[in-house]
Amino acid sequence: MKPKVVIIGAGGHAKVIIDILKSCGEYEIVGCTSAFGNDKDIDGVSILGDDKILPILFNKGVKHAFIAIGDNKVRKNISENMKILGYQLINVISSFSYIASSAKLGEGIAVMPGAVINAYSRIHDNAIINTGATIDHDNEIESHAHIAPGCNLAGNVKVEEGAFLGVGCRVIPEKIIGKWSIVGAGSVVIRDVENYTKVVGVPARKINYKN
Ligand SMILES: CC(=O)SCCNC(=O)CCNC(=O)[C@H](O)C(C)(C)COP(=O)(O)OP(=O)(O)OC[C@H]1O[C@@H](n2cnc3c(N)ncnc32)[C@H](O)[C@@H]1OP(=O)(O)O
Repeated sequence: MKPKVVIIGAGGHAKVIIDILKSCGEYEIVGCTSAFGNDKDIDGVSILGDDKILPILFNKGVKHAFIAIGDNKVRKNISENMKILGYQLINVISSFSYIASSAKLGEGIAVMPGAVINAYSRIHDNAIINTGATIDHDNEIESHAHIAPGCNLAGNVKVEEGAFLGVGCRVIPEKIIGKWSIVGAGSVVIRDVENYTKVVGVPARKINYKN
């Protein structure tokens, strides 16, 4: 019998996660939760209600979960609650990604189709390596970070907790992207990014930060 998994979230990110889980076939998906009362199934997967249902599901034998929510702070908060409830957060890894044998992964991580994680990189809990993103050798991607589709990180880059790298951005070697910072879509990072800052452009420069 396959282990049962519940998906937290029912938006676009959840659609991709469900697609990957269905194609790998390792888990039985019992349904999704949604805070927004959506009632439409996702590709045949039912919306079960909001997160109040999670303790009930756990008592019924659903011990695994995946948090399919793109917002880094929300994902972090939910992951803390899930641990209190006793859930084990699974990794969802597309069979069309490449992960080096020397790379290390935490838990609750999404690795989407076309993503590459090269030698000796470390991906911490709850991070998202989105579609076609490349994480080169010796990177460290800390917990709750999101590397959006098509980003390219050169060697020895460190992305600190909760940072968000927008679609198609690039980072030159050995730079540090500070915690809970935001790098705008298409930006090229050539200097370290400070914690809690927002940078955009080529080369990336600091703008306002309202979050
Ligand atoms: C599968 C998925 O969909 S995963 C999700 C992927 N999502 C993304 O990649 C979204 C990335 N988001 C962005 O790039 C956004 O533009 C943000 C977060 C940087 C916007 O931040 P905000 O603070 O709202 O910036 P705002 O829109 O007010 O723009 C401020 C200035 O920065 C500029 N700017 C905003 N984004 C960018 C960017 N990516 N590159 C260059 N300049 C930019 C604006 O033109 C504006 O300049 P101006 O003051 O000269 O007019």
